[in-house]
Order: sequence, then C-alpha cells, then structure tokens
Amino acid sequence: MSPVVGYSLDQLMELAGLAVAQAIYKTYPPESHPNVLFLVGPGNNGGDGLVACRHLKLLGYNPSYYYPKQNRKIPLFESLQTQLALFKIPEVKTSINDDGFKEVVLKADILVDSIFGFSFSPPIREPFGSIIDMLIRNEFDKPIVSVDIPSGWNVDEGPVHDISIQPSMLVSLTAPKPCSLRFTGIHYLGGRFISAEISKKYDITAPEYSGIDQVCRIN
Ligand SMILES: NC(=O)C1=CN([C@@H]2O[C@H](COP(=O)(O)OP(=O)(O)OC[C@H]3O[C@@H](n4cnc5c(N)ncnc54)[C@H](O)[C@@H]3O)[C@@H](O)[C@H]2O)[C@H](O)CC1
Ligand SMILES: [K+]
Repeated sequence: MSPVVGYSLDQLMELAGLAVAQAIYKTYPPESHPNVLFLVGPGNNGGDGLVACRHLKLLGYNPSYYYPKQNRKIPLFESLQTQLALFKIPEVKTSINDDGFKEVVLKADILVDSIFGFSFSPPIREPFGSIIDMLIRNEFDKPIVSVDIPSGWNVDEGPVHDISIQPSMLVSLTAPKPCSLRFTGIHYLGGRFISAEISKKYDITAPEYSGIDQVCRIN
C-alpha cells in the first residue's frame, strides 16, 4: 500500500496507532479505564500497538505492554521501544505461562489485541496460542480492543474456528476488512490519510471523519 499512496511504513503506522488511541479514548476514557495492557505481536499489527501505547500515555493512561517476540532487526521497531522506555512505559516481563501473568491481566482495565493483523496464517505458534487462548477465555471479563482484525480471524471469513476472540471493540485501519462483517461490537474506522482521488481510484469508501478526529464510528 505505501508505495501506491506515497507514505512510508513509519508514517502509516504512526497514524494507525494514533487512530487506535483515539478510539480507545472515545469508548474507554482514562478516568474509568486508566490501566491498559497491550498484547503485542511480531509484525506490523504489533507495531500499531506500540504506537498506540505511547499515545495513550500522552492522553493520561497508564499503559503497559507484553511483547514476547521482539523485532530487533528493523530500526523502526527498535525506535518504538526506545520511545516507550523514554516515556517510562513498563514492559511486562512475566511470561504468559507464569502464574503471575493472571495478576497482570487482573490489574488491567482494557486488553489491547495487537497480535496479528492481515498477514496471520494458521496454525498459531507459541507463545501466541496461549495469549489468544487467554483472550478467548477472558476470565476477568475485560474489554478487549482489537487492532485491524481480531487476532486469529481469517481476513475474509472471520472467526473460522469454533472458538475465537470476541473483542468488545474493533478499530479497522484504512478500510474495514471483509471479516469485520462478522463483528457485532463497537466498530471504528481509522487511518485518515487517503486523498479523495485515491479513494476513488481504489474504490475505497471514505468515511465522514468529523472535525479533527482520526477515527469514525461505523457501528
Ligand atoms: N498497509 C497498511 O494498510 C498498513 C497496515 N498496518 C498494520 O499492519 C498489519 C499487517 O502487518 P504484517 O506485518 O503484514 O502482519 P501481521 O502483523 O498480521 O503478522 C505478521 C507476523 O506474524 C507472524 N505470524 C503469522 N502467522 C503466525 C502464526 N500462525 N503463528 C505465529 N506467528 C505468526 C509472522 O511471522 C510475522 O512476524 C495490519 O493488519 C495493520 O494492523 C500498518 O501498521 C500500517 C500500514
Ligand atoms: K489484532
């Protein structure tokens, strides 16, 4: 997408993460939901989560992040982590398989699923299987916010397995993916960066963003 619309990945990821942060603010404000735990995957969906995590700190939340497979080879990801460290945003070091992880989840008011986006292909490898199982069980009944696609869903078909993550809110990026037709919760679209000409050329239905909003509620 980026060479076509003229943006670098860094730019798109920054706008994606900002949109996710705004959607969270609108639905779960910091006064009622201050503690946000980001579950971060190994690819760009995870990168969107790292950006959103930084923005939430600036918006008055206490975010933290669990990032078990870190991308150390790409400077963008290294920079994102450096920024989180400079903002003193804690990284959760307790493993998903440790008993202590329950405590980490219990303390959170929101769980953000930025594990996989449109490049996921089954079967799920560890530790992401355990993380997704934890989200499916959602033992403490926390709101779950999925970034772009509920992790593990098929991008076209949606929840293909009997048991799948059922987030309370989805923030689709650039355009809703076909699987989002199977989603019935709070649905925002974010990624306000496409010109009218590009929307027309690629047959993307541009939403009516209002004022300075980076997100638009579509359901
Ligand atoms: N172009 C855009 O519109 C933008 C989208 N953004 C976000 O990026 C994701 C898609 O990112 P991508 O890196 O292509 O893929 P994912 O993050 O979905 O996952 C790739 C990552 O996951 C690993 N993986 C895949 N399958 C498995 C599995 N079964 N088990 C374990 N691990 C798996 C794979 O090896 C990779 O490491 C999109 O959804 C948006 O959220 C951009 O941020 C902005 C531009
Ligand atoms: K996701």
